[in-house]
Amino acid sequence: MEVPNEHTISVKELSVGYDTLSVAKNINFTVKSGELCAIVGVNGIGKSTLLRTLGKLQPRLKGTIFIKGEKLETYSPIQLSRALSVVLTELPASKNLTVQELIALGRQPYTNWLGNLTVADKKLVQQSLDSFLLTELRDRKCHELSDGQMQRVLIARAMAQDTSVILLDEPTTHLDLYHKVQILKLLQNLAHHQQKTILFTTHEIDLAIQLCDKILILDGTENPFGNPCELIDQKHFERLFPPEMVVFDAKTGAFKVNK
Ligand SMILES: Nc1ncnc2c1ncn2[C@@H]1O[C@H](COP(=O)(O)OP(=O)(O)OP(=O)(O)O)[C@@H](O)[C@H]1O
Repeated sequence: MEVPNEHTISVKELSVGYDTLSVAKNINFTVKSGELCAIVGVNGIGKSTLLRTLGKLQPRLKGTIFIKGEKLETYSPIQLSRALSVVLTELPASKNLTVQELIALGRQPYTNWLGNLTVADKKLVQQSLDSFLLTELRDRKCHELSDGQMQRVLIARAMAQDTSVILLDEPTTHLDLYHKVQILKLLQNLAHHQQKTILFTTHEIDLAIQLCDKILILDGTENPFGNPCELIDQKHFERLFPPEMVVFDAKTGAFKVNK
């Protein structure tokens, strides 16, 4: 079997689900360093289940997951927390912390047991605050933030964790169009300029087509994967929803209501 390159997430013949319930199978893809990848598909198809499986938050049913060229199961918890960060939709229990304190928690895999931050740790926390436009909010309590601000804090914490791979479950839920685009552009910037490998689940297919390098379409059978143009050319988006309701316009790369 080909050993995938460093700094990638690579999946072969993966099946995900719960005990005896197989939710999605036949999943194959590789995302390289510096790429932003969306996981799309209809409600209940298994996007979050896949994301949690990639982050080792639940066991896989079958197949192999490579992170930076090593099998996921060979990572110890501390090694994994230095290689991969996960941003989930649930709000953290630590919402009473300030923005800066929550982001500093991203440095936990590297600090001593007292959690003391070095000069280098503090510099990374500052860079994360700056990159996600949070410097002015640094002393605000997290429970005082809007959904969009909180989402930026959670992603900034993942940036401070400084892992090669970042996984996010629906990072744009509850945001208006402007803030959806803002988050996705910040993620794109992080992937392209800091060579991160970023995968996120989303229902924002039109935006993913415009902003992502790769898309995995979970469709329950083939699960096509590729760059957006290839997937449009191969007519995979047309097959995503029943055409009597929603049609895909390949010229504009957007969905329209079938009136
Ligand atoms: N803890 C669980 N135990 C058993 N089944 C579960 C569990 N969590 C989710 N499922 C089931 O797994 C399937 C996939 O759910 P999942 O949340 O991964 O889908 P999704 O594509 O992320 O959906 P959505 O777009 O609605 O968020 C669903 O049928 C769901 O009911």
